[in-house]
Amino acid sequence: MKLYSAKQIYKADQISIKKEEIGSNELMERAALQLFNWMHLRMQGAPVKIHLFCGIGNNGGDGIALARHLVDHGYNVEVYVINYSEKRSKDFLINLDRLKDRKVWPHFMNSDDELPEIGREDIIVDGIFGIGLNRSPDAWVVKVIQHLNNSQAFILSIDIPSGLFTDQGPEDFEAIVKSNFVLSFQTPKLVFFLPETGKYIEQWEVLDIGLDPEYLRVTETDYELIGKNEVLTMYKPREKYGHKGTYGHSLIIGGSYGKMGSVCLSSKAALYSGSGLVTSYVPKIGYNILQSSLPEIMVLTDADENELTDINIEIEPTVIGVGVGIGTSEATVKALSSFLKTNKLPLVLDADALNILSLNKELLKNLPEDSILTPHPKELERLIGKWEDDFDKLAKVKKFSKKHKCIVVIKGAHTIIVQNGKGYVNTTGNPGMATAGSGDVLTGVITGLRAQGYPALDAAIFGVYLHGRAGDIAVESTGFQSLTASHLIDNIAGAYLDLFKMPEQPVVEEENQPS
Ligand SMILES: NC(=O)C1=CN([C@@H]2O[C@H](COP(=O)(O)OP(=O)(O)OC[C@H]3O[C@@H](n4cnc5c(N)ncnc54)[C@H](OP(=O)(O)O)[C@@H]3O)[C@@H](O)[C@H]2O)[C@@H](O)CC1
Ligand SMILES: [K+]
Repeated sequence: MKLYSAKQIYKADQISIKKEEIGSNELMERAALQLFNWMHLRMQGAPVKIHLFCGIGNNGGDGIALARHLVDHGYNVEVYVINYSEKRSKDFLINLDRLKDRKVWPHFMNSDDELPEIGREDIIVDGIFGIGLNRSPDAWVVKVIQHLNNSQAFILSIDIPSGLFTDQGPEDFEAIVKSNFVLSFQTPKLVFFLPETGKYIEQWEVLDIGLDPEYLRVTETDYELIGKNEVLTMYKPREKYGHKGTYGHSLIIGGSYGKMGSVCLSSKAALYSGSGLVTSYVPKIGYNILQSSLPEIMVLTDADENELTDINIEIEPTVIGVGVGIGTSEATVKALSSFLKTNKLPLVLDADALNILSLNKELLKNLPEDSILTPHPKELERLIGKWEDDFDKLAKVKKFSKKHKCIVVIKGAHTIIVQNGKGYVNTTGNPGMATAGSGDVLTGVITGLRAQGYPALDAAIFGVYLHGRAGDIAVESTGFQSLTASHLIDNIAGAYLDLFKMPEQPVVEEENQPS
């Protein structure tokens, strides 16, 4: 699913109005009706108090129009206009008049007005600012926002939580509504998925207000949201006459004394994700460990007992996953450096391989094109330097990816895969996956996919999706706290099977069945 910028949404709005020959207030009416239907379906006329806080632009206009529909259906509403500017939008004013026709008189709130009482069982509709926010709100508006956040009432935000910018990081974190639910028009916004701002959104849903499909289809976006539909188009079915050679040979290079588990996890994950063959290259200490725990995997050893000192491979794998558990000793840095200088095979780099690259940036020029780097936040910071906020981080990663012609997997609650100027935002996964070895499994999955012939970008996107989905399936039986990296591997199979599961059909009541 494409994630459109505010500028693109405004453009879609203009094109739709022109093409359909409708007034902008008709689009607002569509938006308001969708909001109303969503609420009405769930509330079924319940007499709960609904407080609608509306700004003076079109986000406020949506709120005012929604209030009219709620009033027409007998809901218990109270409307407040947060009077933060004299510049009221045309469609806001049209809807204000329509509301007044119903004899509903909003409270116009200015800077020194008392804040209304809100019960914790009440519902708040947040229509103060939408995608038109372009500067930090005034102090008194921040106070109103804080009042809503402190009320403990359920907050439903229209389009975007008020106070969040659509395409830049926040300036004032106190000035953002903490939404329980966001009903976002046409597209979710990128900020819903970034670590600094995503926490202001508990749940979201998109309401389709029928913006011009042609414009939406042809418009390229800087970010895409990755769900099942997106990865299904990447999936490579197995061929009837395929053999293990058809599905590639993954080589996992890693490990040091006390860290052999990481290689076991990566190697096993490569195998479970479908790699035809898997070989692990480890210090001698790892030989018995791998051979006895993973009978399907072949093992090659370094000359040294405890750490990698000379990466000398005499096989021809399809892809190499390197870095898990290797440490950063002088001998290993040397071994990795000389390996990178001669290697031409596709690479997936993780953990200390990334730290070694950060300390020896000149090695970056040796990476084959489309190498996949999978840093966690600290490793990323070592690679690209500190960032000011999430948008600055994304800009820096894009620059890095472009410069070094590589793919960067920014691991996090919503992992983002960046290639060149574009980001792919993953939707699977859960907090239970913040556990030891989770990253080693991801390295293995991506390596295994690459081995099977998935193009680098697809391997990274699909791998991150499968890894997260395996976690989502696992957590149903483990709970967050007890989820381990091994559970992730055990559920890679489930994640694959889930790709082809049909959504459950609604149960047909017996009396509705034809006799
Ligand atoms: N195509 C769609 O998807 C549709 C979208 N619709 C809805 O429209 C919403 C966008 O509406 P909008 O453009 O009127 O902007 P909105 O967010 O209401 O802000 C109002 C104005 O406030 C101002 N302002 C900004 N920051 C400020 C600040 N800190 N303190 C004080 N003032 C500030 C700024 O004006 P300025 O003062 O800069 O001239 C801004 O224009 C969108 O989120 C959705 O709900 C639907 O109706 C149907 C179709
Ligand atoms: K809002």
